[in-house]
Amino acid sequence: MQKVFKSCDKLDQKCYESYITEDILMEHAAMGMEKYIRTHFAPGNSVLIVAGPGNNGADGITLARLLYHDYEVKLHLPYGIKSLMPKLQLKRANALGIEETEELEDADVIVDALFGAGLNRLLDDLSIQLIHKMNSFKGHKIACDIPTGVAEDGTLMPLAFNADTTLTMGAYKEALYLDESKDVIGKVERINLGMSSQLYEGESDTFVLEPEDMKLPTRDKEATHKGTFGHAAIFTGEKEGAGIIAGTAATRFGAGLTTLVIHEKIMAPPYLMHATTVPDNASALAIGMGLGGHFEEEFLQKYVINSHLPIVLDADALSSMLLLSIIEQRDREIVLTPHPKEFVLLWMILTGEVLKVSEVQAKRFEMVRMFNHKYPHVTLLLKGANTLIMQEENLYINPLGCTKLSKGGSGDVLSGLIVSLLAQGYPAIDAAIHGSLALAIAAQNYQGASYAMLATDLIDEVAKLELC
Ligand SMILES: NC(=O)C1=CN([C@@H]2O[C@H](COP(=O)(O)OP(=O)(O)OC[C@H]3O[C@@H](n4cnc5c(N)ncnc54)[C@H](O)[C@@H]3O)[C@@H](O)[C@H]2O)[C@H](O)CC1
Repeated sequence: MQKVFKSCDKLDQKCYESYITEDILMEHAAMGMEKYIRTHFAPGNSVLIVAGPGNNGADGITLARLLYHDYEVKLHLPYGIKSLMPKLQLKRANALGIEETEELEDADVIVDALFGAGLNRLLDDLSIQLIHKMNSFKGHKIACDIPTGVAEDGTLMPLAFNADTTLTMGAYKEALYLDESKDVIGKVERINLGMSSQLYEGESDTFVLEPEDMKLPTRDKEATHKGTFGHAAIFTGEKEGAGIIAGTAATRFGAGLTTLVIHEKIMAPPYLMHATTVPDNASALAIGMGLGGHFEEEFLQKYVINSHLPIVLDADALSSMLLLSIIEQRDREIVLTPHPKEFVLLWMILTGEVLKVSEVQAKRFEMVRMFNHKYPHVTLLLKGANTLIMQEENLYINPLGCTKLSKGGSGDVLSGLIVSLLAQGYPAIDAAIHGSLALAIAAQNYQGASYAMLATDLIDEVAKLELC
């Protein structure tokens, strides 16, 4: 996993105090982009660099100098240049013979160095025209630091540069991981600014997860039996399919036993047990998926609220005042897995504040942190294109989800994976992180069409993860 920061200003300042000047940082920023281009594009290819008036533009001008002669470099400066660093970089570039180009033509590589971290107001007409044009080009699109149109505070403007790759300077930034930015960021790579990234970064309590972080349930001992791997009890309600999907996922992910707790007769697959109450040896619970109003309050009070077993609350449980009372229990492993609409409901129950889904989406990090401030002991997993997971003071971003997961049943699989890990004795935060990673990576591995994946396909992919 990698550290993530709200802004790099303080990190840059710390460098200056160590005599690592803006000029040094900028040279490395440009060298990082140069290396990326030289690795992916042979000399002779054309590179269009659109450079703005500030330091983001200066990065672009520096890149022009580094590529000039070997590549067909076209440098466009639509706003002229305003501050010290771009002036200095332009002098250096001009001295080598680089001239500005007035026309904006397609190229093999298009570099957006218009505005980076300094974007502080809506794009004007000139920028809008430029970005429309750059987006229409066929060349490979690189955003320098952060695509123009994505502000450092995470605001996505109505139009943004549509990057294939974002080469972000020094450290990963939160703005790159808002759901709304996911379609314009492309692949993200970090560029080191003249020192180890660990020295540049310092401390952070926010992290972006990588595929290598995924830990699968371990079965490294031979002298075991089904009881060694826990017993997941999944409350199954009006839509029994949701419980069956979650139960199948829980079993596939290693739970020694899985029981569907249900008050009606159902046709469950043979590997799932069913019962009308929670089995005595259950080691974790999951409730909410397809639940409806299936159980009496008294029953829920006895078997869910008073049980104190580790628990996943999903879907309908997140709009139940009774079930949400669980989050006050500080001695319990609790995972909440809302999607944004469910978050709106749970937030209303917990605080009385009525939010729109669009508001939650626009400030996902802030909302998760606000929830965490009230309930630090609860693991909150806010689903989305980039899933956010937080417990105590640490926030983890899982950016590995993909559109194949946008289908009914995916959330039930996730609840099943998490309750399975809880049942096997993993702490809530680990169960949420590794369940979420397993879900996302399994979806990526699915080989069918992007629109075709069923919950059962996803579970089949989970079953193969260890072999990948
Ligand atoms: N600071 C460092 O040591 C390093 C910075 N790097 C790069 O620098 C940019 C951030 O540079 P900064 O000068 O602060 O901001 P910008 O270049 O993004 O833009 C500032 C410039 O733009 C004007 N402006 C802002 N919004 C708009 C708008 N909507 N329309 C028109 N004009 C706008 C603003 O007034 C200023 O004039 C960072 O992203 C890195 O790329 C180096 O990489 C490393 C060292």
